[in-house]
Amino acid sequence: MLKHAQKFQIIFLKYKRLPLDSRYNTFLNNLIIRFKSDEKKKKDDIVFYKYEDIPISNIRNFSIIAHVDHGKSTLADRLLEITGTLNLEPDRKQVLDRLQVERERGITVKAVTASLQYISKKNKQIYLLNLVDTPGHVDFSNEVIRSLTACQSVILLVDAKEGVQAQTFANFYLAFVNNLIIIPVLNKVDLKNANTQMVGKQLSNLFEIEEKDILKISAKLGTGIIELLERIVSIAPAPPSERNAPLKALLFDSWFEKYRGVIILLYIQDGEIKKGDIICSHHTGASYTVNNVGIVRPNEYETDVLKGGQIGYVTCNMQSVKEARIGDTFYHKGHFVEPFPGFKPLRPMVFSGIYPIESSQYVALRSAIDKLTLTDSAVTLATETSPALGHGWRLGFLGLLHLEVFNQRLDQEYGAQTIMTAPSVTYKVRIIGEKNIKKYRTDELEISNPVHLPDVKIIKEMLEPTITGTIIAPFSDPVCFLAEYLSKIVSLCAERRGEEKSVSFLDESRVIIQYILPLNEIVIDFHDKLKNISSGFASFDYENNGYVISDLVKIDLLLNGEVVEELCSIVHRSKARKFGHELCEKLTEIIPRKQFKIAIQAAIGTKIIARENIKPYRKDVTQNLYGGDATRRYKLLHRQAEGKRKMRMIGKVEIPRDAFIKLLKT
Ligand SMILES: Nc1nc2c(ncn2[C@@H]2O[C@H](COP(=O)(O)OP(=O)(O)OP(=O)(O)O)[C@@H](O)[C@H]2O)c(=O)[nH]1
Repeated sequence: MLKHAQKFQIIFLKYKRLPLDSRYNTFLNNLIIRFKSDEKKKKDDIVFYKYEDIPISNIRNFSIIAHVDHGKSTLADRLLEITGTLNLEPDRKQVLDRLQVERERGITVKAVTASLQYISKKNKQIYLLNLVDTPGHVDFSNEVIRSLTACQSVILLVDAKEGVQAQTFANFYLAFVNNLIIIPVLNKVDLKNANTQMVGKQLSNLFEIEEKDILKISAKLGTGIIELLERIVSIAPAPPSERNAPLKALLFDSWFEKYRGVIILLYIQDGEIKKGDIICSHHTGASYTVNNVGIVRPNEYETDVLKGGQIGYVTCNMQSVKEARIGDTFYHKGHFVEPFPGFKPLRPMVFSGIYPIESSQYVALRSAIDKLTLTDSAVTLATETSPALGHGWRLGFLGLLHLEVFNQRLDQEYGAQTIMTAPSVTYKVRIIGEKNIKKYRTDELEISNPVHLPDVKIIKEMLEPTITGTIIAPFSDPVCFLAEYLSKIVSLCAERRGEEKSVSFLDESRVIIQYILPLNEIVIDFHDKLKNISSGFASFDYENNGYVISDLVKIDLLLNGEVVEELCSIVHRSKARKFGHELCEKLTEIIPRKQFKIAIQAAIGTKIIARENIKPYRKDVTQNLYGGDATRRYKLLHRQAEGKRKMRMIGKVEIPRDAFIKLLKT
């Protein structure tokens, strides 16, 4: 008995860092592990109850949604820690943010799920809480959408100091239209300047949430977490599942592991799935044999079966993550079920060419890109060749951050150094003429590389993607704000061809501005400029607003009359001249001088809209003449001019590789 008592004391001391109530819960859980469970134990990963024994009525599938940095990952870690799911190593922060870039940048790119067991303090029943950690950045809102489909409730997490931000807004409406139960929570209440009253008011004004329903927690210190768990258990609904019905499962995430292949994450709506089952994809019709099933906590834990209401992983003979379509419905072979509605395939929004810095690195870069695209199914890939940069690829991304993260992962995880061309978006081009429509097999082309734009003569009209941008800007001095700050934001949006939708006050220190903007105007530096204007305080979020007809033109860049394909762009006609001049000017600084004159021209079709010259080197051919006849002098100069003219005709201007890199970086 004494031995046991000592053991408990040690366990209890281990959780000393946690507040008393959570220490109690973790302690209680550990007691159950030791005396009730007949499950096998893993080294640092302990199971209390058999997952499949927990009834549907005691399952809660929920997600945490919030603006970037409001503390989702910290809260998720705390939930894991307090429920005793995973004993965190002291120096390992944020278990759920797995990628190195995520840890460095403090953002979540890939959502990770974890199943927790919690014994309610009120009714002493065991609950299975399936937590889906979601990313906060706009680029990854697809991950939010897909994870919400598997949930019945969400924790709307808001920083008690920063208050409601653009992403909070977007996320709230996502949860709202999906009919999910919303549990409002203010985080970071431990901060000195946390203003729980004001932020509480914001929530009630904006989302009609009653202030008394708002929980106040500190994810960092672990305070209020037990109350939050109790709230989830008491108000979040159990999944509407039928375990006796045929299998109906939703695929909402997938990843690739070197030795195990593709691992898919399923929400089992009805029925059950186990090793040896043959399952079929609704989307492709392909069938697969299940090798393993299990729970993610967040490390994988193999179980015998996944039952209705649960979320878990499945490995099968799937070859590539491209086969694992997010939103696909799976069923048992021969037992067809109606698929889950309303899922759209991921669509890349931003494209960029990627090339190796040295052409000798091509093979290594190809293998790195292949491996990375295996783990990131949202990236689209096509090969591309450029006369200046050699062989490379054109990649499609969900947004600019996605592009940056991909590039950073190439560098960090595979040591691959790359050149990236300026990002562009996908335009739609409507063409005329039956012959042309037959040739292209469609009357509406999708163009993501300006080089592929068809002849202007056959273009009926062009369309560009637009977004609805929401900016939330805080201010302390209303007079200064209205005079300077607001006008700067408005003129930034106007300069980017924005169309004002609304400007209104959220409260006495915050304004919400909504604009419809063309996507290509925000892909390059809109976010940075906005942060500059607002000293980093304004937040920005966007959602797609569809394609609109636009007066777009293709600008060709010519060097001594020859088009440089890498530098062609599609821009709005109103900006074409300025764009052309700036590009030509930039090139004069970058292209080295030659023996002959170099003409840099920007053109729309055959019309030149901007021109710069690079002067040639001058050699004094008359230096050896001492006086004498003037005609000799003229003859020499004439011969030199003739030689240069010929050189210009036959001499090709090449943009050196490093000059290209310089240009792309400016
Ligand atoms: N003081 C205090 N800081 C907190 C609290 N919760 C989180 N933080 C800090 O806030 C920062 C952001 O926390 P994260 O958990 O990474 O935020 P996130 O919402 O997951 O961010 P994304 O992954 O980018 O969406 C980190 O520096 C945390 O340490 C809290 O309760 N109190």
